[in-house]
Amino acid sequence: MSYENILVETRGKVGLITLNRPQALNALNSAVLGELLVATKAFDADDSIGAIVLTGSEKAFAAGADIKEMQSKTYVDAYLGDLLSGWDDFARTRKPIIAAVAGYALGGGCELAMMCDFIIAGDNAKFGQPEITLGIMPGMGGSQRLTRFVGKSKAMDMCLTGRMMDAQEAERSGLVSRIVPVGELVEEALKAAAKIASFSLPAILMNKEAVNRAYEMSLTEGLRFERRIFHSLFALEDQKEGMAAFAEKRKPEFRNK
Ligand SMILES: CC(C)=CC(=O)SCCNC(=O)CCNC(=O)[C@H](O)C(C)(C)COP(=O)(O)OP(=O)(O)OC[C@H]1O[C@@H](n2cnc3c(N)ncnc32)[C@H](O)[C@@H]1OP(=O)(O)O
Repeated sequence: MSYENILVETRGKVGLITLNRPQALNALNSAVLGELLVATKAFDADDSIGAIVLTGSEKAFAAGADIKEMQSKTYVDAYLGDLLSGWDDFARTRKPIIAAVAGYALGGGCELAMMCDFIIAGDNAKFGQPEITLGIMPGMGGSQRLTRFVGKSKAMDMCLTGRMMDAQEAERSGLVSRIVPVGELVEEALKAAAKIASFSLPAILMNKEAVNRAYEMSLTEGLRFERRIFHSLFALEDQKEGMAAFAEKRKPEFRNK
């Protein structure tokens, strides 16, 4: 597969995807979505990959869904084509994805970052849901995910006024896990992804699944789900290896079994 709107590389056990539509500040059109789905599915299917980093440019992670592509659509086009629903497939990627966000992450760009498992922000990052300024509203999950990340008051503020949050406010609010100097962003995200990828792949995926269930289930159901998949980890050779390595004071050698 040759890509026109993204760059796809591997760094050891980490897949690196860079949004690459600089002329439109990485605006997310259907071609970008199609390529992202091919790349993430390929990394999901590749046993040698344990985690993925998604990034953009220093100026823009992504300035939103492509306004020029959406501009002339009618209600019938949007409804029958189920506009933007393809992004749900991206959010179903099984391996952990870290969003390394520098510059603008607006509208669909902010929503794409929130579909990832966590966000590391460059110190120049700016997050926003400015759809209101275009006479629309978030459509890739912003009203739901942003509210879960930062709470109702800030989510309302951002969706209703369209104002941007800088990296410091985003970290204080729980939207991003950490801030790093923008020049070190991709290396820091790759380091975090390499750390994740050094662990047992089944344990990585089960951790991801369990944390995501916290958004969808009651506490009682979530605790039961966690306990059951926790029990299942004792069927793995990697659990035996991880605990034996601790007891023997050596590094574990996980075999993803
Ligand atoms: C998911 C859903 C439901 C909706 C959305 O996401 S709607 C989009 C939400 N995003 C926005 O409203 C942001 C739009 N962009 C801007 O406000 C500005 O571009 C900026 C503040 C991010 C940066 O301003 P700057 O002056 O530095 O750069 P521009 O000259 O404005 O942009 C450069 C180049 O990129 C094109 N561009 C930027 N954003 C988009 C976009 N979302 N869709 C399509 N194209 C975009 C911009 O038109 C310009 O290209 P041209 O010079 O060829 O016009």
